[in-house]
Amino acid sequence: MSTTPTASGPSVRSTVHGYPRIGPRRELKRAIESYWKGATTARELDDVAAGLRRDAYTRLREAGVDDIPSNTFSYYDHVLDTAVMFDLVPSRLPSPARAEERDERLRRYFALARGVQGAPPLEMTKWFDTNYHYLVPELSPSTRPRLVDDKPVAEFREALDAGFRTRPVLLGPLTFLLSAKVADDAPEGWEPIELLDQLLDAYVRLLADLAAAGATEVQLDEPILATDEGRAAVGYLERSYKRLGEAEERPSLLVSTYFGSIGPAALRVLKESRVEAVGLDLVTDGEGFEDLAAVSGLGSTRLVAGVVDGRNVWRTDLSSAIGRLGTLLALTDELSVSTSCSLLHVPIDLDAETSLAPELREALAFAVQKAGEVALLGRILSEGEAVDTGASTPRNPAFTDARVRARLDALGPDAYERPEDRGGPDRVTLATTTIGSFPQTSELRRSRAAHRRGELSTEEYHRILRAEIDRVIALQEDIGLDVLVHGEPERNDMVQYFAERLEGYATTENGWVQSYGTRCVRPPILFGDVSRPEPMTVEWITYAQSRTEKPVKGMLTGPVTMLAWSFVRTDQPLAETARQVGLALRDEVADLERAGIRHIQVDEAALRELLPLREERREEYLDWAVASFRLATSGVAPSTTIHTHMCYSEFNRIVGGIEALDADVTSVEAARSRMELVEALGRRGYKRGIGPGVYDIHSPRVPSVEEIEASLRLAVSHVEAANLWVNPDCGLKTRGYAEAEQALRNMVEAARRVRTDLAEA
Ligand SMILES: CN1c2c(nc(N)[nH]c2=O)NC[C@@H]1CNc1ccc(C(=O)N[C@@H](CCC(=O)N[C@@H](CCC(=O)N[C@@H](CCC(=O)O)C(=O)O)C(=O)O)C(=O)O)cc1
Ligand SMILES: N[C@@H](CCS)C(=O)O
Ligand SMILES: [Zn+2]
Repeated sequence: MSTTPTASGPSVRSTVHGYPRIGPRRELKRAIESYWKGATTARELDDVAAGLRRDAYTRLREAGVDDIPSNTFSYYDHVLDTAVMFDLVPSRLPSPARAEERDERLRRYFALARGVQGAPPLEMTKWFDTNYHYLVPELSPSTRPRLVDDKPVAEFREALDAGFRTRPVLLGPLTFLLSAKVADDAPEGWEPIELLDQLLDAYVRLLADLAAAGATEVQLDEPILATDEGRAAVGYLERSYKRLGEAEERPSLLVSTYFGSIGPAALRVLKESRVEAVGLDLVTDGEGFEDLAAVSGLGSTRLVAGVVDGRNVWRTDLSSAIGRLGTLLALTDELSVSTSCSLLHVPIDLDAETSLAPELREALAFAVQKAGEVALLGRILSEGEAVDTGASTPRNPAFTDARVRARLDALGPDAYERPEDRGGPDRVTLATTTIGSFPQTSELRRSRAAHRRGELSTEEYHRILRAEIDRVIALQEDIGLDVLVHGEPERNDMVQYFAERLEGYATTENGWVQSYGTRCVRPPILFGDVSRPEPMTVEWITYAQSRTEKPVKGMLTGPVTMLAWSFVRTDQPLAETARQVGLALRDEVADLERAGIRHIQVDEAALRELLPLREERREEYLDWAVASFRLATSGVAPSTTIHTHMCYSEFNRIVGGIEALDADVTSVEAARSRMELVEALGRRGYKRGIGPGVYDIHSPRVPSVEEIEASLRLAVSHVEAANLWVNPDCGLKTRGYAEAEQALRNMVEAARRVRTDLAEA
């Protein structure tokens, strides 16, 4: 079908909300890590960063995008940048803005993200329901917002000098304050939102500086409006944009919302405020159109319509997008075509992939291609450019597998149930274990890369992996841990490794996406029905078990996490796809059990992350999340111990979901949240095992025996010691051996002390 809108169409512009920072070959990661090692100077790092920014603007212009954003670059995280810019840093670490020298400023900036001896970094947590992590500002009445840094202005000027009049992007005041935490020195009941008026003063100053530098439009990101919390803060929203709208010297304002619809109340406030443009996510939950209809359109406020999915990798169905944009033209006088959110969450360029199957490749678009899509849509609508939308409509590759579907259809309710009373092996009080991965050394990563390039034979690579397993087993025996792991040396990533071995999944060579700081992942693409052609982990786990008399825990990644950290097909409900992954994992669990493995851990690290942002959708989510986990794990004998693991705190919202998983042992992050979940489970009379993480693996700091002992004593005050497991709060893959070993020795000693005291009591 060919669509040719009228040649004298309305003026429709194109834009994107943001662009990846890491560079097409992770240049930023390499430059920062080299700077951290002292191998390069601050000047050299700044030069790499400036080059990456310029390349990003150039790519967007070449793609045909009309309005190009700036200040979407960051050395670590944009929330941290915002806190630094407004001087909102905790007193335990010096403010970067107050340093004279560039090198010292950078050193202080990275210290906030990574900590220094004696001063822990800011806490890190998930950015809404994505796999990106931000650094959580710590606010109190003693933190006073003031504009002390000019990053957005400097980057605007830098772009202008290179020939790009960009639209600086700022994190909005509401999202910033509602994403912060209350610092320890704040009085009881105080909330960060109390800083709103002072913060708005600082924003007003920043807007004036940007206007003076020549910025004609500024974007303020308010994704918090897609959450219940943000929707409830509509009074603060009104106050914020009244104040910013009334600022005397300011560019035009675009308030951008994403990760879901914002509801008619917030939309009405924005429409009635003086902001010139509003960005809406018209992809994620489909309710954006209803919101627009409920407020009778935006009138003279420009609508920045997020119709190109900014966080998945499927090509946009242009024909349908044109239809939807046509409807929108009736609801607003001015329209821009955009992505649903920043392109931070997708890989940069599909052209960097050389081995994707052609029929899959045809259905994909990464950041560069998505920029091309918004530009094309803008031209079609405003200039009447003709396009063969038939050729650009993604064809569903239709990778269906009748066998998978038949197997799922044949399952009865007993496939999801384990007996209530299952005994299990003799339990050790305060049994010690780890979460799975041991340090991924650079030798290991180099060997894997050499093997991938064909420079190291499979035989030799496997010999290296077995040697690593020998080392990890011997170390754990020496430390005295009770349930051992093989250390996951064969895995590039806990999701990608499995995706490489499952039918229905494709993986990329260069499809890197930032996860936190310099750490990146290559989310695989789940495009078709999923099945497991052959065992994926049995060889490694049974090898490890053959090297010790102690039990070795088999290690798998659960269905929800496999989905959360992949780009997933959209032609069927997530629930159905999760069941397929659950069934494939069930086969692996059965093979591990058959091979004599008595402890099997199915990680659901992302169970909390995929929790819908709005309460009304959570029950349905937890139903399918729990069902897919239970499908994976319920086929085992009563005596086999099923473990699961979840990282990151704030589990109180899903405590019911944790119970429903019905795992024998659940390990969770708890070190930073002072055992709150353990307390909650204790109150509910939770009967299964719980392993609250007793120290934070995200920091290189080695916890003392006394510190861990104190956490354990707190935990035993809430739940029965026989149900308590002792473990770190996540895998050790990002740590070095020296610190990992010492921390585990301290952990085992702390458990021994508490166990002895309990036995004597
Ligand atoms: C638990 N976490 C995870 C999340 N998401 C995932 N998909 N996986 C996770 O584990 N989300 C929440 C958290 C986030 N945490 C992390 C932690 C650590 C990383 C990380 O370390 N990423 C690595 C890349 C990992 C990887 O894919 N490694 C590959 C390729 C390694 C590589 O770069 N090789 C080089 C050559 C090697 C050399 O010469 O040294 C190359 O190919 O050029 C592998 O090991 O084979 C990172 O470096 O960023 C991410 C998220
Ligand atoms: N088993 C994985 C879980 C990380 S969330 C690991 O230990 O790295
Ligand atoms: Zn974890």
